[in-house]
Amino acid sequence: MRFNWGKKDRSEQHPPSQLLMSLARFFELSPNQVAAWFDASTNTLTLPFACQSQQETLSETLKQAEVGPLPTIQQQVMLSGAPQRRLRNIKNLVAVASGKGGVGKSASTVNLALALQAEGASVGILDADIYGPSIPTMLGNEGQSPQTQDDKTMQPMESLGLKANSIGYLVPPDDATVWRGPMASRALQQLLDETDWGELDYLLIDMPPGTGDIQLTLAQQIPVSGAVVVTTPQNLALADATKAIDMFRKVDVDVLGVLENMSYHQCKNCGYQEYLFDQGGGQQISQHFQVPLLGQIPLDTDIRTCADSGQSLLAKPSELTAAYQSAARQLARRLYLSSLSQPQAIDISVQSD
Ligand SMILES: Nc1ncnc2c1ncn2[C@@H]1O[C@H](COP(=O)(O)OP(=O)(O)OP(=O)(O)O)[C@@H](O)[C@H]1O
Repeated sequence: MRFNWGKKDRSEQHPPSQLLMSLARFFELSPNQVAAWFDASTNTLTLPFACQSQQETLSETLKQAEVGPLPTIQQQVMLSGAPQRRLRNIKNLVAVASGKGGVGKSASTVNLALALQAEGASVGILDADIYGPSIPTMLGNEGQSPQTQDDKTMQPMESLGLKANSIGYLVPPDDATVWRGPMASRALQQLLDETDWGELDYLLIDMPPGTGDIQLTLAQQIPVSGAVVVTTPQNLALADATKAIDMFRKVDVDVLGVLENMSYHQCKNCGYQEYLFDQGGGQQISQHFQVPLLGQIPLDTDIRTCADSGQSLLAKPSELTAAYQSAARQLARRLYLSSLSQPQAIDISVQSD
């Protein structure tokens, strides 16, 4: 089974309209947007973005809709970006950014990466937060260094099922903090290009906080397919998140969504929800810029303890796990939609070899 990224011979496929309608309704897309997922000759449905946890429900929905013989459902994440872009073995590069520091951008990057993985994708993290690399701590492999097999490329570090590279694995923390803009950008470029990432469905890039020159240069240099902006709900943070969205728009990077972090704290004893950093900011910004609100993540001890001790928050089911997985699925779907509107994505079709 392989994807064909060119124009499709429609005579090869005539998916039953009932199937297409149900599929489109399920993913809140149009029948045209899902038509190419179905291969009538093998009765196979290939989902082009990470959403594995939905397959059972989808199957049940199709059954109830009496679409005929149930198709085999599989997942193959689609490649996005310009047709000639470098790093084509990485299907999607996504920047995770914040207008200001300390909003939980790195913790969100790791948990979104783990959530995409839980949705059946192969995922890596590039820690571009050169002045405060926290990914090694969050993946529990601080103090280790990547190996090389050919003296040219680095093998990425592997932890919790994720591939990763970070300046934090390569130089002592104090060395990187004195780097100036161009040197930092060069180091990151090297980190991206000279890591042997292998095949990845998604590479999440933990950007340095802020919206200065280095962030702007990075957003332009790295062939990102889109960006996620992490914010806390209060006004002060929103002003910075606004700057981050403006920055990405200026360099034509699609903002795939806003993730509101530390939205509230829920008392473990009585269930009372307290909105420590105000309420509704994420919603406000998502409405203002017409970008999806991917989720509202509470302030929760489990998030901090997992992030600070290199354990996976997603290892066991919980409300938090569900919130991150829902955010990850929305992100993956948005990325797919965004790549459909790019020039190379004329059509996709599925053909059996
Ligand atoms: N929702 C949350 N609940 C509890 N703790 C959190 C949450 N989000 C992040 N944290 C914790 O807050 C601290 C700061 O988070 P993190 O390092 O992800 O922020 P950041 O925005 O990446 O910071 P910087 O801009 O300095 O890189 C970490 O100890 C992290 O574990």
